[in-house]
Amino acid sequence: MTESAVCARDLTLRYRSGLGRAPVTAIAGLSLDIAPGETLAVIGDAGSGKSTLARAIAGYTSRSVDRGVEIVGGALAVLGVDVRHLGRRGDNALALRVGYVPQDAGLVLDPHLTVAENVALPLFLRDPKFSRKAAGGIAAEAIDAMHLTLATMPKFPHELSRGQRQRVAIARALVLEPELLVADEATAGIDATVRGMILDHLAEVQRQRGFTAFVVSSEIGEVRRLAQRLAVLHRGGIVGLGAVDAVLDDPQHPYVHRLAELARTRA
Ligand SMILES: Nc1ncnc2c1ncn2[C@@H]1O[C@H](COP(=O)(O)OP(=O)(O)OP(=O)(O)O)[C@@H](O)[C@H]1O
Repeated sequence: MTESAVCARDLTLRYRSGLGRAPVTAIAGLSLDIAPGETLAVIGDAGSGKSTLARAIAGYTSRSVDRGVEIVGGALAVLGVDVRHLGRRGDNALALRVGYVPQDAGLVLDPHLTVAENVALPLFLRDPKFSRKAAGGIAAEAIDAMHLTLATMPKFPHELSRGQRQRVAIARALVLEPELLVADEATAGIDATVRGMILDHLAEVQRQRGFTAFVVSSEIGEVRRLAQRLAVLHRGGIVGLGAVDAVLDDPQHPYVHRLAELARTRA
């Protein structure tokens, strides 16, 4: 049997308590698998734990870049790496194999680097001796593929609109040809006229390279365009999982039922 690209078993994720704050359990006892090359979409209401799960799958747990989320129960393996026991070196090894586009691109873009430098940075993290000229060419191509003009390259992230920053983050996430793409509402804030083109590009690159993808989305149309399977999250647990239409055609939970109705009215 082929090993899953992502394997969560009875996974519980919690934000640590801070001063005067109680710990928050964001994901409780969740199990799922994503097969190599498969795209799984995740949909769910606000606060259901989508971003937390995305963050953990991208390796951003409290032992790595600290967003405060901790694995407190169960197991999570990503590309065969046990995320619970990631050490500093392991973090880097996984980071080079996983492209992560968070809901807020500011989390991955360095404000002190230009757009071109941000997009090229992973190339130098993997190989500090990487040719500057080749990196410039690769960054220019990646930026062009996101339908951004080359005049964007010398700008800094704060000089761009939110949607433009998201597109830079997508370009950056794809530049190392990742084995897994974790995209958390990656197209949020992107102009509707460009959004479709970005989705087409993502679907095309996925077809060509065959990477695995975990895509958080609030748009059922986007889900259908990108994913084979759908997981519906509600209050930190899965309330629907399977082929997109199978989940929506046979809702097993009131939240999935509401989602299916919404999808019908928008169809
Ligand atoms: N940094 C944090 N510290 C403490 N609690 C947090 C933190 N981030 C999220 N949470 C809590 O964890 C739960 C899940 O949040 P999460 O952001 O994963 O939900 P989501 O489904 O992505 O929501 P949205 O659709 O609004 O982005 C919520 O109860 C939220 O308040």
